[in-house]
Amino acid sequence: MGLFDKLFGKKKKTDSESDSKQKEQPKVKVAVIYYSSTGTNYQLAKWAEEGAKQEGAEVKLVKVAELAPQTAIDSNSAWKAHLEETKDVPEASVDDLEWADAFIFSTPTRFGNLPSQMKQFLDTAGGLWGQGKLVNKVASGISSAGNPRGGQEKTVKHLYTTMMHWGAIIAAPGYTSPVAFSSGGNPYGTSVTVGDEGMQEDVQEAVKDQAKRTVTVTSMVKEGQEK
Ligand SMILES: Cc1cc2nc3c(=O)[nH]c(=O)nc-3n(C[C@H](O)[C@H](O)[C@H](O)COP(=O)(O)O)c2cc1C
Repeated sequence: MGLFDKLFGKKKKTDSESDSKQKEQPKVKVAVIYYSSTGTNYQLAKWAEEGAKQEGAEVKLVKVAELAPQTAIDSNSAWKAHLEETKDVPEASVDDLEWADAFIFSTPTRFGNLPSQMKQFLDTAGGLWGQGKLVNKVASGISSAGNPRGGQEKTVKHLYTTMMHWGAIIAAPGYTSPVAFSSGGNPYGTSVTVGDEGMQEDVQEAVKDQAKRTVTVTSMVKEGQEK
């Protein structure tokens, strides 16, 4: 028996169990919303998209608008190349927030905090917030940073502060899956350290697992609201 089973005495759902549960109700709609300068969070967001789809969700992958001056972008060839590579990814709008039942955010750390690009996007939600349209949406966060303890968890918690103001329901991974004990897994939201060689750990499974849990929690919330 593994550590997870000893602690919690329960098993993860099999794929067929997940599939049959999902078929009983309308698809959960997930907006995977990311910001990325050099590609890490784009990759994390794509894994989240994959995980949510595997759990039966309808998914939109969108990036928040770049706000940095062109001179800053031009001074970093990786940044410039990444923006060119992802120019066809649709930009996130408040309509995506209204459409989705759940949000999965993926964002780098900037001085232990959210990048201004992500914060600016969140700040466009004031109108929806005022109409109560963000209440009971489900939210989950993923992050990256350049150093192993460079503020990844803090960044996720900054994101969750905004979610609390929205009245959103935070689907943090907790220790709800054995994946939480593996690379990138943590109770707040999957995180990774990224260096010159790219990601320092393989966090793909942790991201997918978090995305699946987000869909599962959202199904429960939707089911509860229909009663
Ligand atoms: C202005 C700025 C601030 C940053 N602050 C931090 C930080 O506080 N801690 C850290 O470990 N890395 C920091 N980094 C590194 C980024 O978090 C890292 O490049 C990012 O996670 C890569 O994600 P991306 O490839 O999706 O852009 C900073 C980078 C920049 C440009």
